[in-house]
Amino acid sequence: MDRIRITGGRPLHGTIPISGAKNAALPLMIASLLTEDELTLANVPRLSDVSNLARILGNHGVDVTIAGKRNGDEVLTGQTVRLNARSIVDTTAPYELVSTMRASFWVIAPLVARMGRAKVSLPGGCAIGTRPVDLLLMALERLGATIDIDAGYAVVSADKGLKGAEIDFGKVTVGGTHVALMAASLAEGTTVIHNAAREPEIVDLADCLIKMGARIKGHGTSTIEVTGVSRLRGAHHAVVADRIETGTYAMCVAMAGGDVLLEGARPELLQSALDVLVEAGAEISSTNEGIRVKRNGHGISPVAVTTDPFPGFPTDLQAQLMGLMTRAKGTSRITETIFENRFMHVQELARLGAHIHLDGQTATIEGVDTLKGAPVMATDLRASVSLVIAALAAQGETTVNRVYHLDRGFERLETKLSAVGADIERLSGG
Ligand SMILES: CC(=O)N[C@H]1[C@@H](OP(=O)(O)OP(=O)(O)OC[C@H]2O[C@@H](n3ccc(=O)[nH]c3=O)[C@H](O)[C@@H]2O)O[C@H](CO)[C@@H](O)[C@@H]1O
Ligand SMILES: C=C(OP(=O)(O)O)C(=O)O
Repeated sequence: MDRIRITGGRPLHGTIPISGAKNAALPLMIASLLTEDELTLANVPRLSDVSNLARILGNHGVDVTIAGKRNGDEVLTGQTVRLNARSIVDTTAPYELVSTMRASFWVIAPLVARMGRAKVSLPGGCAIGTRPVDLLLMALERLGATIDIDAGYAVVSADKGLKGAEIDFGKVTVGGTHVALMAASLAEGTTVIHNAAREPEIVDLADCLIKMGARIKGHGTSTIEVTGVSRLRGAHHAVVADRIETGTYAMCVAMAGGDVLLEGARPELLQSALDVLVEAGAEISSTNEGIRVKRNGHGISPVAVTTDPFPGFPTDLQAQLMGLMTRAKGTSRITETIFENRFMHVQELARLGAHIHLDGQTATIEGVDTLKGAPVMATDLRASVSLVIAALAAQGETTVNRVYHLDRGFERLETKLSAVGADIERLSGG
């Protein structure tokens, strides 16, 4: 199992290229199941989640070709993925495959919309919470599918096809909105999705579906209207910039100090997080090439933040902000409202000397002057990178174990950070 070694104390200077968003690339790849034609996706990040999903789609009969742009031996920029679901050979997504990644459950929507049936293993709970799929199944039921839970599988059928309907999500759900959008695109008649998620990755999926011939209005707002069509065609689409990767590297600079251009980043996708970073003492400016982040001289100021669906502060940046606040000059408060168990990083940050007190869904962080490097363990994707952020400012050496969590969502993290001056390397095996 690979590990990452970091020796803290170096400021960061230079340029970090921002990759395509994992959380957009995954539903976009799944959307290939909706058409017999080829879907070409550019700017797809090189991540283990992407290769796992390619394997899952391959099992359904999708022909997937991945081609990267090379820069020396390192693939630093996104890859182009061609997906062709000419014929779907299997409408079952087995437990062994679905359990490797949660988003793979979303294949249920295009499978039932195009083939009239799907049998998809229920995803397991994971480190950050129970993560039920009741709202995703409710959306399919509203569109006329019948659902049976049998031996751990959701068995869905719609022999006469899906029919447009009103879908009202009692709670904002990103996965539920992706599922509703894909299914409604091939349903007969009009669907209105109420309380839809407004995340940029939803907008990216809707934009791609529109290129494929879908009729969608209102994406990016909380009411989306979809008028179904009988067939979708192939398209070419570039994956939107990763706002979570952007926010993560902005926090790395805020922690280590320095001056870095986040190339290709789009500020409007993470305004709430950028506002918090300015409050914390970072200087942020938008340029034609991306976002420039600086912190020179003065210390980190404490903040009080609550996670919320977009456009609020993203839960996927909560752990990273906590990593940064471990060194603030004062007391910060971070409240997590999306997932009930997304604080696994607290005990690992404590190994580096952080002072964090948990009370229900709120963490109180007393900033300390000094963090000290230590061996720590990655527990989930964003928790892992919060340890990297803390390690950048810790005295001495930190080794982050179980790096496979990081590899799910950060493309070449150690290459990108060492290119701007961090003392960081991947240790293979061990
Ligand atoms: C691959 C991907 O894009 N993952 C993102 C997606 O996850 P995901 O789509 O799984 O997250 P949701 O937006 O669906 O979850 C939001 C909340 O709704 C609850 N819920 C959800 C579905 C359901 O049927 N019933 C239910 O109760 C969840 O437990 C959670 O408390 O959005 C999350 C919230 O922004 C992000 O943290 C994840 O990174
Ligand atoms: C929680 C995340 O991903 P997933 O929904 O795939 O677990 C994430 O990207 O932070």
